[in-house]
Amino acid sequence: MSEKPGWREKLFGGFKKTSSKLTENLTGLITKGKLDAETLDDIEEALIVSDLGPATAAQIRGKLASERFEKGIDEAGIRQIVEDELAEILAPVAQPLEIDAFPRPQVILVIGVNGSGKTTTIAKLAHLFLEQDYGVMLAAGDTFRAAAIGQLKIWADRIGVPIVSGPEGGDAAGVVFDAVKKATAEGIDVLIVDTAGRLQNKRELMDELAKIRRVLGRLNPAAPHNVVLVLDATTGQNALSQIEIFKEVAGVNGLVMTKLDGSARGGILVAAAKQFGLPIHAIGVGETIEDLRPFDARDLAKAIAGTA
Ligand SMILES: Nc1nc2c(ncn2[C@@H]2O[C@H](COP(=O)(O)OP(=O)(O)OP(=O)(O)O)[C@@H](O)[C@H]2O)c(=O)[nH]1
Repeated sequence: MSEKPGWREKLFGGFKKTSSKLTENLTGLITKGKLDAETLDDIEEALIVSDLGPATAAQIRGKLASERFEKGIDEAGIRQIVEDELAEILAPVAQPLEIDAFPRPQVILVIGVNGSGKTTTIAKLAHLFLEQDYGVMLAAGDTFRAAAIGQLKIWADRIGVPIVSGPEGGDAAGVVFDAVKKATAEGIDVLIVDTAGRLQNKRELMDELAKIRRVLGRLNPAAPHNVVLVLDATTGQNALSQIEIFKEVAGVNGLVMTKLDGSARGGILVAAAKQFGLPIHAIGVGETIEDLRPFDARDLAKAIAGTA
């Protein structure tokens, strides 16, 4: 992913609400001149209500206690420790979505509930791969809603990539089968497959995904090479339960978190990293095709801790 001018400003601007929420929650806690147990309790609570999750909050509390207990500390000192701990938690999961050159096509299944930003993220990923000179094709595997097929076609047109689709209510696995065959024949490098995100009917969804996997496996035993779950950061804690469910039903092995621009809930990214340890490939910070950004652990830690 290339570094574009203004990108850092965009990231830090996007996380402003998250970091000011943390500021709001921390402000006024350091009143005693030194760090005692009560203040540590208050800080831990402030971190939890900032969506960082209880495990991260406990880790940061532990660090503060071991380094600063009964010693003087100010808010800047706390923030620095928060930044360092967040960077440590986020570093192992910051893994860009990289694909192998062979065998062609590499298949990426994209999963996520309606409205999570799945379609936009598929377009953004396609754009990213195009920029790296890969041949890209899309498959409209969410056959459940005509709108989903239509939306993906519009994006495919806009960015100039081929798309394979079928009729509304058609067989998703059939669309995927056709797409893989076409992509193979045309020497396409990356096939990005949209899928239905119907969590309301878990059984049906599981069956459909299992069928897609069977079809893919028949054509290419290593496919799908990636199963990426798209999560809307603004849903907060709900994003965590979605990871749990989709890990089980879809074998998700990587995440993209969208709508981090202007959301006060960026902390959820840390909670997800800590709880699941799944690679976080990229983050969405806006509605345009350029607004998918690499996940840089230190930058994000700074953006959340408000230390930039
Ligand atoms: N601000 C912001 N908006 C985003 C981002 N990603 C997607 N969106 C917007 O979120 C809305 C839903 O995005 P879609 O990509 O259509 O989401 P979807 O999950 O495919 O949803 P359905 O089409 O309902 O299945 C759209 O208005 C997008 O422009 C992001 O990173 N930031």
